[in-house]
Amino acid sequence: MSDVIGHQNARVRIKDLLLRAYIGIKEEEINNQQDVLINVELTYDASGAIHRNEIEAALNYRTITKQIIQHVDGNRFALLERLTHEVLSIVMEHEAVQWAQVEIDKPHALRYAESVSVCLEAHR
Ligand SMILES: Nc1nc2c(c(=O)[nH]1)N=C([C@H](O)[C@H](O)COP(=O)(O)OP(=O)(O)OP(=O)(O)O)CN2
Repeated sequence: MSDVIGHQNARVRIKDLLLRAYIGIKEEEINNQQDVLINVELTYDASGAIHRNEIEAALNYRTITKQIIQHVDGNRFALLERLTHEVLSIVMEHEAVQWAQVEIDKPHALRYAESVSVCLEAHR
């Protein structure tokens, strides 16, 4: 197979990671978990992963997902901005990540809206 000429930056998307979280400022939210829907998008140089075809050469998206799950499970958050920032920080702790965007939805948090979300991004 011939090599395709071009950059080998990969765009990884973790889509609709549905977790239960203590998130919010109302008493009902402080006392009860609710759904949060997490979307992560990141880029990294995947040339090593492409050439070696081994997980050791890749940015392991399973590892990142498990870290996010553990963090959300083990903590309480008031604002959606703070939760989004902390998830983005977990992603950016991986040195290989060049750029990342995290969007977190609180479905049905607002009485008259389907959902509300906060989106943050970071780059090196
Ligand atoms: N910038 C932010 N604003 C708000 C956040 C937040 O995290 N960041 N969080 C909340 C509440 O926790 C919740 O998400 C919304 O509650 P509330 O304002 O009560 O929304 P309702 O539609 O249920 O309001 P009603 O007056 O009861 O209809 C708020 N803001």
